[in-house]
Amino acid sequence: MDYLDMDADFPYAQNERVAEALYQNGWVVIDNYVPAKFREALLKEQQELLDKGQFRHAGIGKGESFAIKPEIRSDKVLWMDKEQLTPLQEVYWKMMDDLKRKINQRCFLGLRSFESHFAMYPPGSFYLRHLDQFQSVKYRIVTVILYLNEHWEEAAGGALRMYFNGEDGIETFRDFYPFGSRLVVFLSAEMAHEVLPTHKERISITGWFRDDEY
Ligand SMILES: O=C(O)CCC(=O)C(=O)O
Ligand SMILES: [Fe+2]
Repeated sequence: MDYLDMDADFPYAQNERVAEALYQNGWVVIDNYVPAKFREALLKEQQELLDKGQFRHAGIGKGESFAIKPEIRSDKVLWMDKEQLTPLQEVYWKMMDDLKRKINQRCFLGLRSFESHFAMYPPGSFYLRHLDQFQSVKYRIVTVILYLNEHWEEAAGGALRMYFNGEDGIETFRDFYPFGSRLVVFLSAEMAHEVLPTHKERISITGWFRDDEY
């Protein structure tokens, strides 16, 4: 796997900065987080799994409150199995493990485990405004999203809209487009966000650092 030939520090070297920004602001966006070759390999793997029909309609909530509600969220997902990661997923998992350690060192959030799924938003799909931490079970502490599309034009929509509370009580928002290799990290209980309707297939990996073992 030649993406492993990249600078051995990459992207581990960035993780301390990511943790610092999360500590300061509760969120951070990093462009070019992973090398292009690694992003391409992940995209290819996801495309193959999609072609095999392994993605399912995503739901909302957990346990008894779990429901598939396409009027709220219309993406399709495939959960990674931490016991059966592919070699590529293994590399991603290791990166996230390092990030978890750096976040714990800086932010004292007591992160213990990681869960993650591939996501595909078909044209016309979206995810309405929400928080990632479930109301019933609160183990999701930090959200991490890595975008995989090769190209993204703003005209294709599909931005991640993040909402901020201004000091004057007035809410503002910022839109971030899903440019390939861009990483977004934020506090799952605090950052309200939504995925605006996309006009083309939008591909990503979403993960959550949890404060429990599963
Ligand atoms: O893909 C994104 O930009 C956000 C996805 C999201 O909000 C979620 O899966 O909870
Ligand atoms: Fe979310």
